[in-house]
Amino acid sequence: MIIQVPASSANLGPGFDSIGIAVSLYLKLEVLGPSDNWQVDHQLGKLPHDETNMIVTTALSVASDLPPQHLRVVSDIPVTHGLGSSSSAIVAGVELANQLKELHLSKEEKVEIASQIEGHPDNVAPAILGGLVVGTHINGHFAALEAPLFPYDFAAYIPPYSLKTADARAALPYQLDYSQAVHASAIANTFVASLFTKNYDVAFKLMEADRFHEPYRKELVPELNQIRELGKKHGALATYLSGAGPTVMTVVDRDKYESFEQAVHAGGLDGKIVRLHPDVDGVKLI
Ligand SMILES: Nc1ncnc2c1ncn2[C@@H]1O[C@H](COP(=O)(O)OP(=O)(O)O)[C@@H](O)[C@H]1O
Ligand SMILES: N[C@@H](CCOP(=O)(O)O)C(=O)O
Repeated sequence: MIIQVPASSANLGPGFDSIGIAVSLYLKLEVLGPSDNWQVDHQLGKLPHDETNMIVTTALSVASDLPPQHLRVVSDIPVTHGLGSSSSAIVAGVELANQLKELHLSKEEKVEIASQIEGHPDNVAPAILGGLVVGTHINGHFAALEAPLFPYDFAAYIPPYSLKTADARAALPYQLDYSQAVHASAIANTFVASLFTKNYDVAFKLMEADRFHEPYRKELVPELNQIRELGKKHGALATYLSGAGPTVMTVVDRDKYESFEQAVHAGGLDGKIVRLHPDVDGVKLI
């Protein structure tokens, strides 16, 4: 059995902790069979190979009596780069328990469980449902709604350095001034309305108008402004910080992708740039 989970790009500008899209990088979790102890084979650097691996801890939090398994993980989602690697591990763990214990969890139940673990649904919900998702928690439970998918590609600029989500969250303020909060919320509300009504001229302006997190994180990722400026000169639609960064996402018309990528390369940035498209399936067995 192989479980496949897509990467996810959260926030899309003003949708802090509530909007995310599944994109075409994948974690594949193969179940090789029962084992004396939990064993996780992977080539993902320092991540644990035993029962402390996040995939296993998640699966055991869903079904504590799950017998140990020998697992193999292959993933092209870069870890601590703002493309939802931790959410891909959590979603893989939920699905592992679901399959091995035959829990028959609905998609909504998976979103609830994974969001409770992650704390916000903006990565786990699209990783489960596929596509573009808007969600939050209310009275301790999570709701996630699927928005229409826009017909564009992404140029993901992936810097050579990593940035832990916890560190990028530590850069955020504890409080926002009331009038600033009202304006930030109005931007986010109108952004969501523009996505659901497919008013992309408005959506792409608002995607670059976040007031909740990018202003506080831009010093951590100087490439955000550089690439945003390049995008304006080379016909890109909008640029935002993917999740907590440091990946910078640019939405591009499919026929303008090549020229935008060339412009980023010519800009002398030392990260890599990867063409991504939305994933519509979410977690699935392959
Ligand atoms: N494939 C994986 N298997 C197990 N744990 C993972 C995997 N990918 C990521 N993680 C966990 O998620 C952490 C990174 O999470 P985070 O800082 O939120 O970065 P990201 O933006 O990539 O989600 C890692 O340190 C590790 O604990
Ligand atoms: N809303 C979160 C999203 C974190 O996403 P990740 O891909 O960086 O883990 C945040 O912005 O902190």
